[in-house]
Amino acid sequence: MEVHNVEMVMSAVQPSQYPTDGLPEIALVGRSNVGKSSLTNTLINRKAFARTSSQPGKTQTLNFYKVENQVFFVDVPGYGYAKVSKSAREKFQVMIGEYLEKRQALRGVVQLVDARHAPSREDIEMYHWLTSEEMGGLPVLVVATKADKIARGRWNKAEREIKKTLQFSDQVSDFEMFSSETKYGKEIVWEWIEARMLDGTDFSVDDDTPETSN
Ligand SMILES: Nc1nc2c(ncn2[C@@H]2O[C@H](COP(=O)(O)OP(=O)(O)OP(=O)(O)O)[C@@H](O)[C@H]2O)c(=O)[nH]1
Ligand SMILES: [Mg+2]
Repeated sequence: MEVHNVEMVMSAVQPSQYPTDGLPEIALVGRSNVGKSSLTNTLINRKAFARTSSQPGKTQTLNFYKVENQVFFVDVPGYGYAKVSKSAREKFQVMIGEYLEKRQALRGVVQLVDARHAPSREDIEMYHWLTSEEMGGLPVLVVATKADKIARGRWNKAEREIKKTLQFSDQVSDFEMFSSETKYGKEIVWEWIEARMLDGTDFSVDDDTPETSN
């Protein structure tokens, strides 16, 4: 997609604050500092539209970015940030669960992992939750980012290792190497997102407040 127009529409911590435009939504999840905001900026051709930081845990709300008036990217707070208090972490979990399980407009999730390392326990838990029966077949794209930090000759090995650790299933998910630094993978990630946007399936597992449909 050629992107010309992006608005940071809103931050939400609860369903009453979600947008009501009826546009499809794609969520971005992953550990703090893995590169969610950077991936957003890469996809929308902006240097620093979504705040990036070397300081993990900066994003603490669901941030909805409206792209070309066609889709929302939803930047979800990074999990696994040790310095966030336990009660704050529990609040995040409720907020994230509420959104990922119940949001009717959600068409797919991009889960970011670090291409350099085996996925963490939290990455594995997140992947298994996203691809579990209870998510009702919600499409998941695993993106291994910061690929520029490993030599090209080691990409296949990295991919194999990540898939093995996640117990990755081709049936319920896709995989792509990515770099916000070199823009590698940008087109493929966009194609995946556009395919999800065209698919009108409602994957929510529970009723939420009625949404305006289009
Ligand atoms: N080399 C390289 N650095 C990256 C890449 N993606 C992100 N980074 C760097 O990693 C750091 C964290 O990136 P962010 O995009 O802020 O990460 P985030 O997942 O949004 O972090 P939180 O908002 O804290 O959850 C920044 O210093 C980025 O410049 C990449 O593909 N390659
Ligand atoms: Mg961020």
